[in-house]
Amino acid sequence: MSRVVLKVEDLIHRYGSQATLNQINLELTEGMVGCLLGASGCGKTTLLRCIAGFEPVLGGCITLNQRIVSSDSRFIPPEKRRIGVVFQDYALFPHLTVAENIGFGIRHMSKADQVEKVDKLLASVDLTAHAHKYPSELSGGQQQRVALARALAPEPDLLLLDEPFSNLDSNLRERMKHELKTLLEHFGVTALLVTHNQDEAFDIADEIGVMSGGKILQWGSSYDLYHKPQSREVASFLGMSAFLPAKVSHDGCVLTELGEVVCKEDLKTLKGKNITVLLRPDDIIHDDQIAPIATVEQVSFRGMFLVYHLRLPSGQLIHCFTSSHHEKHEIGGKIGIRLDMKHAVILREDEALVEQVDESTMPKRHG
Ligand SMILES: Nc1ncnc2c1ncn2[C@@H]1O[C@H](COP(=O)(O)OP(=O)(O)OP(=O)(O)O)[C@@H](O)[C@H]1O
Repeated sequence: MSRVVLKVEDLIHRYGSQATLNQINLELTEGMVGCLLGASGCGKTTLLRCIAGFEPVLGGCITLNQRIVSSDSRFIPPEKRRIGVVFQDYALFPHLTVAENIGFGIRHMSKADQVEKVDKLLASVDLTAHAHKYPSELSGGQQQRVALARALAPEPDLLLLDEPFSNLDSNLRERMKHELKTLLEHFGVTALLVTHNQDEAFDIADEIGVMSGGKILQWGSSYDLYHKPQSREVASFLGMSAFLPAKVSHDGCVLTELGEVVCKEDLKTLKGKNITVLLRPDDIIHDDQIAPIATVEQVSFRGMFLVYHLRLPSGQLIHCFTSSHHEKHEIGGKIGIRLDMKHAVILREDEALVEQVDESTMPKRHG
């Protein structure tokens, strides 16, 4: 079993009377890249700062490599936690060269060891040719790589990265996402990063914690968060979603305003109950052979595909992907759609996730 590097248990933090973090629990195993994902103000940076030791906590426990660094009776200062931090603005020392910035945290080592280590790191982040430049002479992406190399130089047990791409333009951001992932893998470092951008989290992290209002709503892989969200809040935060009211019929089928679809055995326990079907745009298939039922409210061109924003007769808004080569339907017109329940998610009346519908189920009848 993988070794646990970071364990956060029941962590509580307040700014004055405001509860910033409420009973936070998370765990990172060796080499894992975790991500805190959430809207602005949900507490991501505060949690990172508590782990780093920059923020006093009100309750709970933080353990790093089996050593308690923060609890009711213990507080290990940041410089003794063996944590590297890459700050949002990189916080490079402007008066030091690239090489001096990278070597800053290893000044206790012998001169020869320092030089060897800095040279290795410069090569790893592809900055050897820029070793004697100052931060102001570098691009945003290069500055980020200096900050990363500087944080990694003392070989920390854990690396924290706060919004690592927020200072980069969108083209560079795309490239740096992949570069950062490769570098984190190369160093095999356990890392926790913070972002409000879903694509960044999906691209880089092994596991993600979706945060809201100072809580982690759900922790899991990107696949599970997207396809098995445990609440509406998580589902809505991660990409386009529609919540279609439905009912389980007496023979265990799902009745929706788009028709009746066959589902797994297990749903029979919910006979006669109201449920909600969570539909992603790829669960709704546009089909010109079906009687037009959904009114086109908006069409978004996304290169390879179109997104139709559709209004059902009940007033429900849903979203549907179609190839951008398909004939474009006009706003205000009606189009035919059917449900593909292979991956749709069902929520019970109390909002709990029921299960994923079995892949073998097929639509039985369309409305
Ligand atoms: N120094 C502070 N004093 C008082 N309140 C603060 C302080 N820093 C943050 N807060 C508040 O604590 C809450 C959490 O802030 P935090 O910076 O952790 O959120 P975040 O999720 O990282 O947001 P962002 O993505 O905008 O950086 C917010 O309501 C914020 O206004």
